[in-house]
Amino acid sequence: MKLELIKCHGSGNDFFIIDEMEQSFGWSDKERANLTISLCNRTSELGADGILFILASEDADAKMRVFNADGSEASMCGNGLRCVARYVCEKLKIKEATIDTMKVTLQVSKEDDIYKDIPTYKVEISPVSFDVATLPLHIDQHQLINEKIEELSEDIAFTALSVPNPHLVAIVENEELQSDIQEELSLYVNGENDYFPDGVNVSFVKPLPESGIFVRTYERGVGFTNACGTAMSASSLVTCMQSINTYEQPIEVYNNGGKVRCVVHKQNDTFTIDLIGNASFVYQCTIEVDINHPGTFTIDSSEEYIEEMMQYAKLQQEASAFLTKQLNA
Ligand SMILES: N[C@@H](CCC[C@H](N)C(=O)O)C(=O)O
Repeated sequence: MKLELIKCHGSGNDFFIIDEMEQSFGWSDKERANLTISLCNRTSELGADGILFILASEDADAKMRVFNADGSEASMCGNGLRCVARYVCEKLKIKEATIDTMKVTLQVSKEDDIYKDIPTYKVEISPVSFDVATLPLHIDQHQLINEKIEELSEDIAFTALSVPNPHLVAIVENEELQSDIQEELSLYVNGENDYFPDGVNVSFVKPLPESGIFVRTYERGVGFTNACGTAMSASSLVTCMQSINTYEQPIEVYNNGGKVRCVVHKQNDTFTIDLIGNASFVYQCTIEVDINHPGTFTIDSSEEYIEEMMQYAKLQQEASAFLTKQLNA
């Protein structure tokens, strides 16, 4: 079959969009998983962190399903949702939309450009829960908030939360960022282990001056990515809880693929986060693939979004220069 793909990214966290809004391909979950594993393979001609399947919805403007590069399905994806927001808003010629995700329907909207000529979208990250059962995390307590689990690390304190996909967040110093501890720990909690039966996204967060933070995430089902939107949102919330940042105020979140902005809202004991950042298109292409044997495919045609990429490169350069200076200060 012929399949049209759009390669897109949010902070360098890259995906393929497959539009099934008008034409349903009738794929099984196994077929979606195998297609994702094949197209996301970085040693193939394509390669990405995941696939965003956009489907029709009866209650919302569209529905997003997210598959990680290893074929597992995720309940949410913040960077991906911004890309879906752009695609749906441009397709329906609207400025705000509602998008169904696995667990909840979320609000998205077009925002002022975060950087000159960079298409920017705001997406709602919610619901937030600290109940360890929602990750799930198997420990003998209901919450883990800035606490140590000796078996994971004797020195680093973690906060576990779902937004609603699962996250383990630690505020660290340069020394820990530069060590192998995040990778070792992430491999452990995403393999056979007693704590996280479904795995977890693991973020190390370094506070920066002027309401800034740097977040590096090892993503469940992918590995280290340039950025993870839900992780940056979860991390922003954790920094507010620890009085490093302030509720209702913009937080500049630097990552290895650029930067986004988060605003954490707190109403009584309920939290929601606005994730604001780029939704960039890289290229569109048509491939020929057999859904029963997606391991091999051919690319029929492709067209790049050159101007958009050049503009994003400027944002990335500035963010990276700032980050290098701050992390070496
Ligand atoms: N990159 C995403 C999160 C994708 C899903 C995650 N790997 C999971 O399995 O929960 C983001 O931007 O939030």
